Amino acid sequence: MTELLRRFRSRPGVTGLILLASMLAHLLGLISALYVIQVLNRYVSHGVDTTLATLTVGVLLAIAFEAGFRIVRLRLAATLSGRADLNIGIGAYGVLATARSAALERLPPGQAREAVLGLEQAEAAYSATGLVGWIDLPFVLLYGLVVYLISPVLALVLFCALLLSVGMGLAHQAAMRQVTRASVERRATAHGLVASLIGGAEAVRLFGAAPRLIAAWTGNLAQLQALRRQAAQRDGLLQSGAMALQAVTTVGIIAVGAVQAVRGDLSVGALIGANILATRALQPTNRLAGLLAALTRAGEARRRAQALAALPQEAEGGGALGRFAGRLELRDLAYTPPGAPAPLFEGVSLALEPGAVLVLTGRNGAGKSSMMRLIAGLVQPDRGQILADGTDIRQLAPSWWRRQLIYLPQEPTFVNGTIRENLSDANPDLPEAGWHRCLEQAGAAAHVLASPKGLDTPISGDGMTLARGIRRKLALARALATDGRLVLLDEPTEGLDQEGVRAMYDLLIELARQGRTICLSSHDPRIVRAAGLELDLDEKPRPQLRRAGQGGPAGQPASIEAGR
Ligand SMILES: Nc1ncnc2c1ncn2[C@@H]1O[C@H](COP(=O)(O)OP(=O)(O)OP(=O)(O)O)[C@@H](O)[C@H]1O
Repeated sequence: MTELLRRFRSRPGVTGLILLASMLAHLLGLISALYVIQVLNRYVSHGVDTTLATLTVGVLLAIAFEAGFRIVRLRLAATLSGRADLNIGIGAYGVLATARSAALERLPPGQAREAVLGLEQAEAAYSATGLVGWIDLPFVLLYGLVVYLISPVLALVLFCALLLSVGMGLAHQAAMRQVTRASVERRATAHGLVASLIGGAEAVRLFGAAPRLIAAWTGNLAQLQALRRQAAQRDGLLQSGAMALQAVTTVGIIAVGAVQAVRGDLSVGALIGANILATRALQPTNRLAGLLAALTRAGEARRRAQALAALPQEAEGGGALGRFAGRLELRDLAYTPPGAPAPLFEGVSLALEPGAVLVLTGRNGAGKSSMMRLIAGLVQPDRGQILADGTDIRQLAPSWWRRQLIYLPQEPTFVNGTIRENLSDANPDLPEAGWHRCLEQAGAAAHVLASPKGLDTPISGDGMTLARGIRRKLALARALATDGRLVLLDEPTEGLDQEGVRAMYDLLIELARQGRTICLSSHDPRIVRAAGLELDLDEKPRPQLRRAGQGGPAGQPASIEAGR
């Protein structure tokens, strides 16, 4: 309701014109009832043809103008709905794009999708017909007033019918609120189940998850259908009730009016006219239930969209350093993954001067990838600071900070689109020759050249359909496009063939030679030996920075400022 009023208030001029057009349409709507009264009272009793012709032409003109005003107000109302709904839809999608990725991961499957797509319900509630439906409601009083002028007793009958009609609408809304909420919940579950079937297609087939998922789908669908049946039954009940009320009102008006007519207090024409007016007066109130139901659905959709908007967002502003030299410092860093009973690591402190090479080691699950994600600002530490050239990265704009990184995640994914689109997302300013250089350095050029469409080759399934080695090489090319001073490579040689591993060693040597700060996670003994510094995340109570073995492909001198 608040949103409804907000829309009307958002453009007072347009709202005023809609009200004016509605008033004129309803005033003209009275004319057909007055026509019946005049024809029955004057023409039927006196039989003057010119009177009938004049009245008929007059009423036809009134009907034409009424239709015209109704069309005009619908067009005006459409301007109140369109732009606002577009903004809400864009806003919800934008929230998904800027929410912290860790917060998105915690959402139950299907919830985010339902929150964004469910906003269509809001569009339906605030459509042009919905808006004019609300505007029509007060004009019920106009019809009531005219019936009152014809006969106060008939107006009382109409008043009772209107009260019943509004009561039925409110009762329907109260009954439907729970059904609507439960239906949205079921739809979100359905979205999640579809995503599991598509995202984990191979696991479903290989490990026989299909029966479990189908059983879950069947249960969910059965509940959804039961809710739809419940909603349809209630709608049917309401419609039958509205029709019955309309019929009973007619009977009431005619019966009471007939008594008055026999007593000589009311003409037959006035009786029929009052009945027509009563029928028209009930139309807006009979639509009230539909309007309220649409508002309930829209309210539920907006509630979900607002919950989405309440997700923690990546910082919008934030600064940028004039030039990032590549100095990285971790101060007393602690991190606990969502749902984990204890921190992965605590009290990690170290400083890497530009050009240092650090390797993170530790068993599976020790937190190496998590450390990379912390440095990239994708997840937030429980405690401590990450400083880039002495500035806390929380004070830096995330987009700027990520442009300083050459980051290869352990399981890189792509956005569905072409290779070119994915590469240019990382650095839109890089010319085509730059792309080819990055592809060459990452060892992915041969793959792109072998594809008939080259850089325009589409990537689907988030890139997970690409061979793992190819996917990692393409992801490395994308990472290199930033030309960042801090290199974060999560298991750089994993999934690569021998030639790829050699190329990776060469690239590491080259990146180190260029004086970039390098932070790797690796189980590859050659890389561990070659790195200047090592942080073993298995070390308790707190991992300490120490010198790693010298020599090999990526060995570089580095300062040690560990264990603070
Ligand atoms: N987003 C997340 N939600 C819940 N748990 C997470 C999340 N990210 C990481 N974890 C948990 O944190 C722990 C460390 O994971 P991480 O991937 O950082 O380890 P790792 O040292 O890189 O392992 P590996 O050597 O296997 O690559 C794991 O138990 C993992 O399940």
